[in-house]
Amino acid sequence: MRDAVDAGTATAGSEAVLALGANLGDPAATLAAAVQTIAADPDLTLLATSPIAITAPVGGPAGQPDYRNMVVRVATDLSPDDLLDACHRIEAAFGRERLVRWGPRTLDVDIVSVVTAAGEVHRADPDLTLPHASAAGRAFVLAPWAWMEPGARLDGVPVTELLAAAEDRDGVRRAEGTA
Ligand SMILES: Nc1ncnc2c1ncn2[C@@H]1O[C@H](COP(=O)(O)OP(=O)(O)OP(=O)(O)O)[C@@H](O)[C@H]1O
Ligand SMILES: Nc1nc2c(c(=O)[nH]1)N=C(CO)CN2
Repeated sequence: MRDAVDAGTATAGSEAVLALGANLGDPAATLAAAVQTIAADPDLTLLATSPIAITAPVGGPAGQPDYRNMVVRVATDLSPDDLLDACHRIEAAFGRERLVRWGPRTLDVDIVSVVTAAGEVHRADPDLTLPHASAAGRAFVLAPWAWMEPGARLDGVPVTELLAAAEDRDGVRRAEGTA
C-alpha cells in the first residue's frame, strides 16, 4: 500500500473510483447516460467502467425499487472538493433531489476513493469523507468494483476480501450487458 496523504495535498494526477446508483425512472438508461456525461467532462478522463449490478435496496424507506449500481475509474487533476462538486453537478443534471436519507434517487454519484501519486487520500470531513465512510461494507459498490478490477484494493485491503464480508452481498446480481 502506498503512503496515505491528507486531503489538501496537491492532487494533480489523481485517480478516483466513483460509485453510481439509480433506482427511479429508467436506471439502466440513466447509468449509461451518466457514463457518457463523465466521459464528456473535460475535467475527467474515464479509465474504466464496471458491469452493472442489480441490487436490493440497503436501508431507506421500505418498498423502494431495486437499484442499478456500477463504479467507474477516472483520472483527474481536480481537488477532492472540486471532484465532489463535479459529482453533484452530474447528479443534478439527472434530476437528483435529496428528499429522504437513503431514499430512492434518479442518480447518486459518490466518491469511493481518491489516490494521488503520494497514496490514498484520507479525510474525515462529513462534507467529504475519504475513502467513503460506508463503501468498505457495501457489496453494491464492492461487487461491481471487483468485477471491473479483481485485484483492486480499498485503503490497502483487497476489495474481494471486503466483498466477502459485506452483509448485503446476497442482494447483488450481475446484469446482462454494460452501461
Ligand atoms: N465520499 C463521499 N462521496 C460523496 N458524498 C460524500 C462523501 N463523503 C461525504 N459526503 C457528503 O454526503 C452528503 C450526502 O450525500 P448523499 O445525499 O449522496 O448521501 P446518500 O447517498 O443518501 O447516503 P450515503 O452517504 O450513505 O451514500 C453529500 O452532500 C456530501 O457532502
Ligand atoms: N442497493 C443500494 N442500496 C442503497 C444505495 C445504492 O446505491 N444501492 N445507496 C444508498 C445511499 O447511497 C442507500 N442504499
